Amino acid sequence: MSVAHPPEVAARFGRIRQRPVVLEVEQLGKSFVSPGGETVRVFDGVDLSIRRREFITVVGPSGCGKSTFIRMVAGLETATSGRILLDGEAVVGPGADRGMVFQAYTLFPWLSVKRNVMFGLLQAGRSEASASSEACVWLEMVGLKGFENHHPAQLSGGMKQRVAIARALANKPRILLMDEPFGALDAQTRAEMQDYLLQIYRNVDATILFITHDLDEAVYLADRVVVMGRKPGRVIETVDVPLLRPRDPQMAFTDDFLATKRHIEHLIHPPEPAGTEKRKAPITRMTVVGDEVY
Ligand SMILES: Nc1ncnc2c1ncn2[C@@H]1O[C@H](COP(=O)(O)OP(=O)(O)OP(=O)(O)O)[C@@H](O)[C@H]1O
Repeated sequence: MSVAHPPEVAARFGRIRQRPVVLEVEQLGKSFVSPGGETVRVFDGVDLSIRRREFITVVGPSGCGKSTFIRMVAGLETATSGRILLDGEAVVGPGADRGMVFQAYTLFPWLSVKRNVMFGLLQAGRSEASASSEACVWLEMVGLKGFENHHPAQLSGGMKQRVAIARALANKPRILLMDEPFGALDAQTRAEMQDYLLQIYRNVDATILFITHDLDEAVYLADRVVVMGRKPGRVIETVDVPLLRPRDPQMAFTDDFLATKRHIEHLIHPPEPAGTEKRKAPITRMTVVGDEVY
């Protein structure tokens, strides 16, 4: 977006650009073969560099390949073309160097909250005592001190996602991958979770790649917003967010916030030329003629 940043924001971006690149995506492409044997191209030629401690959000219309993209970074899908480098090493499969938080709660329901967080640490060979104390540190970080012995079924949706974040971060991943993590939460809990995440991001050495449908969320959280398009699937633009940190919910009413959101909205849904007829869903009339509401 060709908007001059305020000097403090420009200085912040200057500092970010000094940091080493953690994740490099080069000319990434993905196609699937449909059950009918037809090749379906999801996206092509995606390039992206993420620097250490950057917070990147990805938005785009449904079906543009956001989840496929993050699953490829996680090593759960292979690339059809191009490559992904993490600290210069090609990603060839899943690894503990990438933490994942999905929309669907992925906690082990039979384990306590603390045991869920300890799981990866024990897998990595940590002793019971060290994994236990580490898990307590992470649970305190996400505001769940006192809930160590609860089970996931005893927690609200927001609390479950905080356990998932603690579990992912406890393994000290190089990058945290979040696919619509707050998508299933009500609006108020979602807003609280955004602030929790920003607080955690501030205090932890974390680099974050976060997918969302929600443009307010995308702008509020990110340093840069990657806007994807479909047909063909690609990155349309990477938009710098001209807001300082720490973020505050009141920033959502500022001109910079609203202009950034409007710009992204226009990239995803370009305004139609004047005179274009609006497409309407076909509706079958089920009321009595004359019984009008407007
Ligand atoms: N395993 C698969 N086999 C075939 N097609 C797939 C597969 N996974 C995804 N696709 C197709 O790839 C396209 C992109 O899907 P994806 O879920 O990545 O999009 P998205 O942008 O995350 O969508 P949404 O915002 O609705 O979650 C879709 O057309 C989908 O049908």
